[in-house]
Amino acid sequence: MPSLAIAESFFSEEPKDKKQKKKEKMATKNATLLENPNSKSIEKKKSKEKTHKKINSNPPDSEEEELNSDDSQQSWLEKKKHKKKSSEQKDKKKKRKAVEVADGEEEKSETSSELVEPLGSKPVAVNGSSKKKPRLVENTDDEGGEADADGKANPNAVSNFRISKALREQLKSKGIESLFPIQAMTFDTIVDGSDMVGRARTGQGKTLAFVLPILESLTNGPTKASRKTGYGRAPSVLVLLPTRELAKQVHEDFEVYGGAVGLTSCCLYGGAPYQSQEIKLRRGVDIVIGTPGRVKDHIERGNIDLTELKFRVLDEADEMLRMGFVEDVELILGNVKDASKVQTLLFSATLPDWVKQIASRFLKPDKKTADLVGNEKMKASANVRHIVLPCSGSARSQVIPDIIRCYSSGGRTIIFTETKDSASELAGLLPGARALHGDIQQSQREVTLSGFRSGKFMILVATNVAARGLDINDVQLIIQCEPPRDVEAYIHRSGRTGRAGNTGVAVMLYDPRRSNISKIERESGVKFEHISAPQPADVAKAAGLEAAETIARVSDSVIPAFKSAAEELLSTSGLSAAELLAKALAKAAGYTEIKSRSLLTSMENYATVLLETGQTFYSPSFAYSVLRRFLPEEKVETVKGLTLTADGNGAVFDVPSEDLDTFIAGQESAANVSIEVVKALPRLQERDLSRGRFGGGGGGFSDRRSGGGRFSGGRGGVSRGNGRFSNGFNGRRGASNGNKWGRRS
Ligand SMILES: Nc1ncnc2c1ncn2[C@@H]1O[C@H](COP(=O)(O)OP(=O)(O)OP(=O)(O)O)[C@@H](O)[C@H]1O
Repeated sequence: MPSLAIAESFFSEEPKDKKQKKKEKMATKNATLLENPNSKSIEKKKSKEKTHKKINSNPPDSEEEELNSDDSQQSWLEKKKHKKKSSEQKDKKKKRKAVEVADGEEEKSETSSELVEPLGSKPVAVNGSSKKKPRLVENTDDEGGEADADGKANPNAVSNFRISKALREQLKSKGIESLFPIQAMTFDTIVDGSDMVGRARTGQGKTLAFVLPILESLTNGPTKASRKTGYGRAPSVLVLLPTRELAKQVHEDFEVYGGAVGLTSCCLYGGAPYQSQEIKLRRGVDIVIGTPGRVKDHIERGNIDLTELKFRVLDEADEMLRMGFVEDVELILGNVKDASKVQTLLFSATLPDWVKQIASRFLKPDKKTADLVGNEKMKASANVRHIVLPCSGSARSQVIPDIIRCYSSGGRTIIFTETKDSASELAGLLPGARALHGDIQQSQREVTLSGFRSGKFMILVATNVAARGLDINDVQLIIQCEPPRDVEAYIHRSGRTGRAGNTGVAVMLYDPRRSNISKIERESGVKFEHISAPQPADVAKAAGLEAAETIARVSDSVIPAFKSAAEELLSTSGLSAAELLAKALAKAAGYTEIKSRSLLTSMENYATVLLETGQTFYSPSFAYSVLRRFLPEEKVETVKGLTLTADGNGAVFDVPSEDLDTFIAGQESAANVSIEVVKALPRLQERDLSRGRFGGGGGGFSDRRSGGGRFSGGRGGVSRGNGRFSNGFNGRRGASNGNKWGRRS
């Protein structure tokens, strides 16, 4: 598939003054742009990197048109002449059956979507000798192209784009001086009038990728002349998003940046009163942002006139369509009288095939596609450490606080549950946590989200309502209580951390007997790091260090009052001074005893054991029958989480610590039976849910394909390697500090 660069496009035909020529020279030199997802700080690094732009298109006989220098040199007016009335418009009455869901709710469809075949092949880097040159800013008030500390031109500097002074200043006030790759790649194309499909990984700035060119087009570009102004004006822009929270967030961006160039916006979402929304619409606004359900309601009430529309945007399009909004979206888009005069933009981090097909009904045949994910294996955020941890449902509430303690680096944590009930229940069990889901009243949802954003509380337990698009500062840790049903959900949930070039950690809990994580691993391109739950002793060590710091800060003035009691204790306890002090630290950290935690189900006061007989175990029932040979039934019933090992030579399971001796002693009365406590989990068979049986291959061992070392790998310092689980944690709070995964600076 062809894949062409666009950075070098759009060479202005206008005469150039000296300053402009200089800028062109600089930008041409570095006119290529390539996303570098591994960069610790894209913003800082990209000015130093030689990067490349690409734009992918489908084969020439597809609906998508290649973006090449010839067509890019056409002015937007010329292009308009060639626009045909989209044949898809004829089909607009063919409604797809949609699942009925409440506006903004996190319902799931039965559709099992596959990740889309990437829209283009590898990016084509355009070298400096290209004949094509970058289009440069036509600002009269700037000081020339931005340079980084080395004095090298930064092709993505905001001043290199047709961004007006007011908008540049607003960006600068937000700390944005250069565009992210997806923004740089799509800016000119959108300003020049093309329909656009944009895909980049989570947290890579897709929102501004449509906000900025839309605002520029409306205030200084092609749509300025025909845009309606004045009281009661019909909107020029309609942005549709799947959830209320996301709609509000994007609305805020339009308020901030649109406000800077004199454009007004309003946000329409369910659960909020109609009246205030109606008043704004009647007064006239330039930009309407909303969820499909409520926007449709306003259309049906005659409150929105879409005849003057210049842009329509489908953000997180796949989720919106998955949620069953197809009919609503079609009805809304079908209200545009002449679709050929409206630019349609579609953005998401994930674009399953079926969405592409639906999208082709909404976008023009000559739409452009900018795909920063493309054929790359890794579809999820590469700035995130992706971890999986075996844990039974009943152990979750015990394990999660320790995961937070070990991996949140003191930042915010979002925990995803599959159901609204479990979100509420878990939030009730975790101190300082709040729940967010669709059964919570809209006003409370807003209070909760703003409390989380402002740091009033640091743990949010949410359903998928928070999975998409939410951009919250300093979210360091994502915990998924079980594997989501589809890979897109994994990608978006884990993408709530590691945003805008920062790093983060995503921990997914799974039950080895029930979950299939291989499918998510395969389809997301993530290489999961396998760890076992932080052991209470590890967590206690971290707490002990904190307690020591606290004690060191206690004023010496307390010593006289406590010294005699301390001396008395030292002389009578039979413990050394260090041992006694350890006890005092434990108490200060809130510990009076330390319980063990099993490796398999993460339950307290359980131990994980391995049963072997020298024979192959073809099913869990064989393991149970072996146990019954030498144990009474009531002991066999205490077994938890029995799972076969990946090599089929044994079974692992948890037994209550108090029964451990019975199990170990029992084996002696049974021939050829071995039971031993394991210190690290062996590789386990995974259940292949799609086939309703164990194992993914002929022999039933889905782990066969994974190479050795798949289960190795804690980066935190205690990796046990050799194909077994580590606990990935080095015993310090914020264990990741100081390395790639440390708390962001
Ligand atoms: N050019 C830029 N320079 C610095 N920060 C930026 C830039 N563009 C966007 N950001 C910031 O990056 C963060 C992520 O942006 P945004 O929410 O648009 O990502 P996204 O790609 O839409 O992610 P998702 O797929 O999760 O919705 C935001 O905080 C935004 O303010």
